[in-house]
Amino acid sequence: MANIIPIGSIPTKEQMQRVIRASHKRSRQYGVNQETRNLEQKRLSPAELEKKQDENKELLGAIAATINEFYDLMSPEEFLVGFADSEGYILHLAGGDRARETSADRQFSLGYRWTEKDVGTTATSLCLRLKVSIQLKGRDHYCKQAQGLLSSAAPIFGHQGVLLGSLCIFGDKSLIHPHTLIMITSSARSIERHMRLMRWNTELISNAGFLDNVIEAAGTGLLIIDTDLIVQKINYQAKKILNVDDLKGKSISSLSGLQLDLDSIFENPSVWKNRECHIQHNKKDIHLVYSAQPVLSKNDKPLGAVLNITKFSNIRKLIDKISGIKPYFTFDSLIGSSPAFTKAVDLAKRASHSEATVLLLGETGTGKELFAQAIHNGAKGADKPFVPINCGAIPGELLESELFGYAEGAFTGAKRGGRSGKFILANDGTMLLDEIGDMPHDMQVKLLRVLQSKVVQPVGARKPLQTNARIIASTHVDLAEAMLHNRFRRDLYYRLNILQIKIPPLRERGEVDIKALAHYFLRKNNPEFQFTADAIAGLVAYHWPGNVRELENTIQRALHVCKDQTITVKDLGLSKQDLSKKAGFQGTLLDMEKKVIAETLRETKSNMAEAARRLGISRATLYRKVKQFS
Ligand SMILES: Nc1ncnc2c1ncn2[C@@H]1O[C@H](COP(=O)(O)OP(=O)(O)OP(=O)(O)O)[C@@H](O)[C@H]1O
Repeated sequence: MANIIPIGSIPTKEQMQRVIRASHKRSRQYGVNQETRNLEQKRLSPAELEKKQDENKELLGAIAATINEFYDLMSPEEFLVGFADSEGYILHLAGGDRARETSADRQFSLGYRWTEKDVGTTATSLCLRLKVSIQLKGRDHYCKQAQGLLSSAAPIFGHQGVLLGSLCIFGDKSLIHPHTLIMITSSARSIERHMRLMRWNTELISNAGFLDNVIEAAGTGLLIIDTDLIVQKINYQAKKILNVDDLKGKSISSLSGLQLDLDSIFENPSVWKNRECHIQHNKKDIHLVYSAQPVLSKNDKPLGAVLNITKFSNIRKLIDKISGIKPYFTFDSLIGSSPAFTKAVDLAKRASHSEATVLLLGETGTGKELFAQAIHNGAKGADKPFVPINCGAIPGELLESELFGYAEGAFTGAKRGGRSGKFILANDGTMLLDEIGDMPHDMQVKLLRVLQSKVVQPVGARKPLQTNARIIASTHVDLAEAMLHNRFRRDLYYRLNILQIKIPPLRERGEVDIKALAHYFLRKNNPEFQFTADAIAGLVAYHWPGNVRELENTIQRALHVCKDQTITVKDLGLSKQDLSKKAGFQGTLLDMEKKVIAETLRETKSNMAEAARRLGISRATLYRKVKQFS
């Protein structure tokens, strides 16, 4: 029957009569004594009461504030206002002393439970049961103690309509106004509104905090600007990149060099992705890559834009990481101890301590790029970019834009926003001009200008850019001869030839280096395998026109064809012609093997274990060979 009264409403007179009758009936069934009420009435211990009050702190605060407003309207002496939670426990009580005395008698005190089972029909117990506003007068109350009262109670609902409890007011029936029910119901609604606002406020604060945290955690520089280009938010990364304390409240146009067109950002956002720019700030040039993304309201009204900025050098590092150009060779990883090789390494070490231009000369595959990497890694800008470019492999017409970059619209097919050239990518680091001997003549002139002025002119750009990349040039070409035939400019040669390092070909580095490199490549490719003595002899005897690269390839190939994890001279597949070219060597391969074993034993003072290790063969094989040759 009670279900027909809508939750939260004030029942009509007829409805009230029905619900009161039903409640009296239930009170009798529960065994509530009309004279004494239920002597077993539940009550919270002081600790339990404190805990519940603490859990409902915000609600009780809102109730207390609302009750204070009552005091201005009514005589506080005469009535008592209380709040019972959804389980019926009284958690808050306020009112005059006289009313308090009366209530103490009636056990309307903090911690007591006021459900029908405890106290029979009361405004509080009925309100909690039916979730509607209730007003009872005199004999509407089930127990005699309450029959001199007028009591009113209204339910309070929380988030998603959950019942939080009941706000009730009572006093002597002759003193309390019958319209109190309306007042207490509207107070309950105002408490609900207050709670709702507090909830929204908390959500708002936590959302704002969350948004701030997201912006800070973005891992890149972020700026949020409004439609007037005023910076509304800027994260720590962005401040660091732009070298500013704060920009909030300032116009983004205060960053000279960053040109934003909001209309264009809204119309064509894809054009505003990954653009490059140079910002001049505090007399510094900050090279950036940025993207601008429009921010629109739900109904597509422009609100502003989010700018994502990254230091250009970080992009560079990422490219290195992805493209694998990370220079990993150091002086320690250069294998070889022959005098010719050691001399080149010593010179290179000296070069790494200076900023002078280096010219690396050597046949193909001798390790010129390795030397360049080792020089870079030994220099103070080792953490800066290492940018190699093969001047012989890029067509002449592309080489200029590769080296110097180009501006937007410089030519058909030019990327939007232009592109940085290698000289700018290598800023603060090292630029390796590989195969410089094969560089087209007109480019040699342009390169010479850059080396002299330290300034590059991107194709189609109005402004030149400074570059301070350290230059290492390398070539297998005989530059003296190239100059003689006017294939290489003499002035450029002198500019490059500040520190010249000649890397010796493998055949001039002697058997110590060949053996060391051979074992190094074997270990690197498959440490389980070994060479036979004749294989070592073959490697030492070979002419090596392709130098170290050829040696490495030969060993890799042999690993695929050999059997029983042992590489023989046959597996190496060395050409007979190049074998016989080896200077100073005459006789058969067997003779050569004999010679290598004898030399190794001499070097190791007949230490068989050491000699076997150096030769890359087992001790048993070495003993067998020594026996065979003696
Ligand atoms: N001293 C060394 N220690 C270890 N590996 C080496 C050494 N020298 C050369 N190599 C190996 O030889 C190969 C050729 O080296 P690199 O590319 O530096 O030669 P290059 O002289 O620049 O050749 P090119 O003139 O053809 O460009 C590389 O694969 C490298 O691993």
